[in-house]
Amino acid sequence: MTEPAHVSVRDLRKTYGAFDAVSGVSFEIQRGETFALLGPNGAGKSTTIEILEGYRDRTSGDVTVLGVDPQTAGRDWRARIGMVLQSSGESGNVTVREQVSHFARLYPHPRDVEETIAAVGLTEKAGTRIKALSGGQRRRVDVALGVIGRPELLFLDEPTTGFDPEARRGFWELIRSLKREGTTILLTTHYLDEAAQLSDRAGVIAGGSLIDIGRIDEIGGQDARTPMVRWLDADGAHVERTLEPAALVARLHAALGDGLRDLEVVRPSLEDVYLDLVQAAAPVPALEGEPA
Ligand SMILES: Nc1ncnc2c1ncn2[C@@H]1O[C@H](COP(=O)(O)OP(=O)(O)OP(=O)(O)O)[C@@H](O)[C@H]1O
Repeated sequence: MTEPAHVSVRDLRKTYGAFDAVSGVSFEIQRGETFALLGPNGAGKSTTIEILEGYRDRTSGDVTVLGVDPQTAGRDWRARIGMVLQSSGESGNVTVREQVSHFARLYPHPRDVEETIAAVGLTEKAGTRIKALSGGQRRRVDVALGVIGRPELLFLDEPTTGFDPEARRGFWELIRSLKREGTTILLTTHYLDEAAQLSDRAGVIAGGSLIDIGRIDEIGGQDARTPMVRWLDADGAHVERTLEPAALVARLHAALGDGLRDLEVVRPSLEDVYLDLVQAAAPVPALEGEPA
């Protein structure tokens, strides 16, 4: 028998008055998988995550998280889940260590407090009051609080907003170690490199609808991922998409010799593919005065 999905979302809808914030989204996340929910501002990502976390009621559709409907789930269920909400920005008079220790006591099998503080790079600030931390440091406290309970399933809503590049790399390491332990992770992020680094699969949501879903290296389909060869010659600039860029480069060398300039082979990144998808779903109108 196949194991039931850790997260199952079927035809999820959420309306605010006449406005469809989420309009018929379906996806599953298997145990141990890291799934990224990607999409532009206002696409419906946080609404979806908050419904899965049990913080928001849905208008219709079926949702189970760790086999339970979040709308009716109790404390035991909550203890199996970790969350880094989009806008918590922990503040307060207590120190980092006090706050992390306090949260640790709420869970049956918490992680080690000092190790967790170290994993988010806050050892030197462990004795500092949270209100005296910078924005990015407070965000790291959010991450520590999200993982301290050793969750089976971790929701990360734009977890690295405000992180400096070094902290982001540290966070990636932390997530990789959680993955190795078998944690299931649902991540939203506007950093496409982060999604590509950490996720097994992704769903792209725009205007409340899922416009693509698949393995991170398959999102957008093969055409969108076909490498581009760009070069300059006496006739000007050229670009050609090909699945065999090395063969094209060899032909160009043979045909043009020294006349071949500024040759580059570009493999579309997840960000390139994502931007094409989102643009195709809702084209951005040209600014006034711009050519159409
Ligand atoms: N309480 C609410 N009442 C009315 N509309 C809401 C409410 N909460 C969210 N919305 C609308 O629902 C849509 C989806 O919002 P949501 O926060 O889920 O987007 P998001 O994809 O998380 O965006 P971002 O990347 O900016 O965080 C937005 O248009 C938002 O304005």
